Amino acid sequence: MSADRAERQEEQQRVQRVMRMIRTNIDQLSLRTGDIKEQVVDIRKHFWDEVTIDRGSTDDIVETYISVKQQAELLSERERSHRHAAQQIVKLSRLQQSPYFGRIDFKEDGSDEQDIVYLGIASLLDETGDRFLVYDWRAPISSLYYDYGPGPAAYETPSGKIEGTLELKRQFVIRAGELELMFDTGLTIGDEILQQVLGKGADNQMKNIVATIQREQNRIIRNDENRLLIVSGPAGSGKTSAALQRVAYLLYKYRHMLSADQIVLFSPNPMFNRYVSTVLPELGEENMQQTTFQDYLEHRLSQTFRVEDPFDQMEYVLTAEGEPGYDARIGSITFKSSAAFLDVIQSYRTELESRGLVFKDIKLRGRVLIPASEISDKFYSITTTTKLSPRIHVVVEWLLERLETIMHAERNKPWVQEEVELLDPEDYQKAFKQLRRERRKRQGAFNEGQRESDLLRELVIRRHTLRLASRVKKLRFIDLPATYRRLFADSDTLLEMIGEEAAPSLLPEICKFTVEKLDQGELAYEDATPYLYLQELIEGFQINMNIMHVFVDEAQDYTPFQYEFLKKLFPRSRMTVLGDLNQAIYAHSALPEFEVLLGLYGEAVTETIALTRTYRSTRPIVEFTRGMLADGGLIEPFNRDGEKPTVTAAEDYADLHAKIADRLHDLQHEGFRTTAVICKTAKECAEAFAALSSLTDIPLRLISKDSAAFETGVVVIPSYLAKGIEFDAVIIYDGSGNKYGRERERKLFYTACTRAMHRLDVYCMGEPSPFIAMTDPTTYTSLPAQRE
Ligand SMILES: Nc1ncnc2c1ncn2[C@@H]1O[C@H](COP(=O)(O)OP(=O)(O)OP(=O)(O)O)[C@@H](O)[C@H]1O
Repeated sequence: MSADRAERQEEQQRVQRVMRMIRTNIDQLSLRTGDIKEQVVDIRKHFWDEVTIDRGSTDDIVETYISVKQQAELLSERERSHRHAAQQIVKLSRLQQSPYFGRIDFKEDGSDEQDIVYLGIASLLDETGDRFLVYDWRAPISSLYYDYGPGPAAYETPSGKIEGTLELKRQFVIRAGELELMFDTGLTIGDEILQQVLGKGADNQMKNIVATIQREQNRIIRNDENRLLIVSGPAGSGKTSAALQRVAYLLYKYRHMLSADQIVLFSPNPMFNRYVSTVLPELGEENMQQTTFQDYLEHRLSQTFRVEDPFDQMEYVLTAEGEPGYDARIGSITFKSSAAFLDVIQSYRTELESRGLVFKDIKLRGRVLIPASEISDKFYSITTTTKLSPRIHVVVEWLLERLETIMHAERNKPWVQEEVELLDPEDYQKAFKQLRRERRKRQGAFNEGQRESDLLRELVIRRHTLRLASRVKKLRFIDLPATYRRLFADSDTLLEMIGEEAAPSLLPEICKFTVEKLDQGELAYEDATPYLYLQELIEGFQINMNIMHVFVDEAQDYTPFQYEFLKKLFPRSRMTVLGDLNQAIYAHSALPEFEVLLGLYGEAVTETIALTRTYRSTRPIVEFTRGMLADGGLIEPFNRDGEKPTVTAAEDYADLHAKIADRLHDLQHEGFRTTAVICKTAKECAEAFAALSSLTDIPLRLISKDSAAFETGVVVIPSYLAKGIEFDAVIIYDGSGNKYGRERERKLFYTACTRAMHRLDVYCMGEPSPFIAMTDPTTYTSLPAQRE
């Protein structure tokens, strides 16, 4: 037998041994959980039988108390054991699919012995409980697997760096207990295995990548020294994957002090949330919290305004060109997302310290009780501090006292009697009971009729006072919409604040648009964060001390405002932001480069990692898509073969739809599980969906901003909602210059095309987009419009 075969046999035997051990463990644990479950049921059923019954004496009471407590403790201990055993079974069942995927042989300097380490998604001990049969991929020693090829190597442990030599690095593919593939490898974790993994069909859920994490991705995953980690990388370079494995790593490394609910991921849209939601459970961890920035804005502002969402803003930007006010709106979006506007808001806050904060009258039944002017005078007369928030709290106290006095004086007014007559029978009942209590206590005569009327009046007054006091405590006497509106009321004043150089050209129109929107009770998306930021500057920041790690995916779509906001909202948290400037598709995407984020926490505590290799798409697709970018040459495709993208012209819409319907059938025949027809906008999606549905019997699903999940099959989806997600095959519904012709549409087009893993077909109603024309013509197959 050759050495190779012998080794393979040895490994196969080891796999079988480990599998046997896993099975035995599962059997034993299942038996135990069965027993424990019976005990739990039994304890619950007979809980009171075991408890001594109190017969009245103090001793009895004490005895009863002790036995209830003992029973309860026993029950909760059994329940804990049951939970633990059940978790172990889940973990072992996961290992049963594939107990490990890698092996390293490491000799520490100065030692004669070699450590043989097998890596899997969870650790497993042998029968004695002394030796690891499998190490968790997140254990310190496991990093050797990701960081080094054979030769000198080192890894960090809590007690320092361990140096030595990596003598072997081996990869396995084990399925259902069988060793399918094994080979020794150099630094890069097996192209062969990556080929296998990436060659497979896309799913409607993201998968974990622990068996094939690349060295540069491992740097992201294990980076835990910095306050801010900025990761940039092209489409498909594994940014989201690295983020999710990083969450799993942090939960493992800091398991005694960090829990999943202390980590939050900001996602681009709700569908993406669902798409990534299975990765952590697959790795045996609970999911972190997932949200979108829009969710947060809604949560904070929806009581005051109808808040526009970024998708509606996007739809407007993409479809309303030429309409009146369009240019002003674009100006508004760009300006309000800029760092210059952040400065404006900061200086406005300073101005508000001496004048300009708008207050509201405090009213009772439409009548002014405390006029806004009086509140303003009080506010600006406070000299103990210049800061807004402490002064507001002084005003709150003052208002509460004033209210008490004013309301007391109100009690004999005729309106009180009117309201008394409208009180519920229960209120009368309450007053009557109170009266009875008072009667019992009092000696001598007292005027019951008068007293009852007083009590009812007091009740009316108390209710109004409480309601007004609650509004005061919620700071409703500050007119925030008017204070924000004031900033835009006079464009000359605003121009002075901004300075000629930084001011947008259509400032008067921007001001007019903003004022109109606010007057209609609407808040444009670009106004939402600045408005909220101003609110917090005035009232004091609402903070969340629980969150320890914030992840921002699609980081290029956030404005300086939003980063500043997140930093303030989560003061104890570290932040990981991941993005690609070439996918900055929103008009509000205002980060010219990620370096502007260096100032957020300071350079000394910030690290930047740039990924260049891309894994999602085949080499031909990457060669085509990177040609659309000025800096595309830096993108390095993973060497996976496939067909060249096609670019097909259509004569008219009937031809376009017929061609796409045919293509969908071909793709289905080839067995692709997920296909997306990507349209530029939701409007275009609706048209495409209607036309294609009538031409094919393949079920199509129309995805909108409210879709929470997408299934396998064919979806029709707007470009901006396809962000972060991938499909086996992508059809660009209309990649003509009419749709993707302007500079700002380049990124949208690039983002749409880079969703494809294996196939990309672009159809064009008219001349192809100039971004196709600028790519090397040998990178795609051009098919002319011709009817059969
Ligand atoms: N090391 C790896 N091993 C196996 N697959 C990988 C690896 N890195 C990335 N991938 C795969 O590449 C694809 C793209 O990864 P991911 O979505 O994380 O990239 P991204 O950088 O977030 O992309 P985008 O910017 O386009 O949203 C996924 O299918 C992912 O599983």
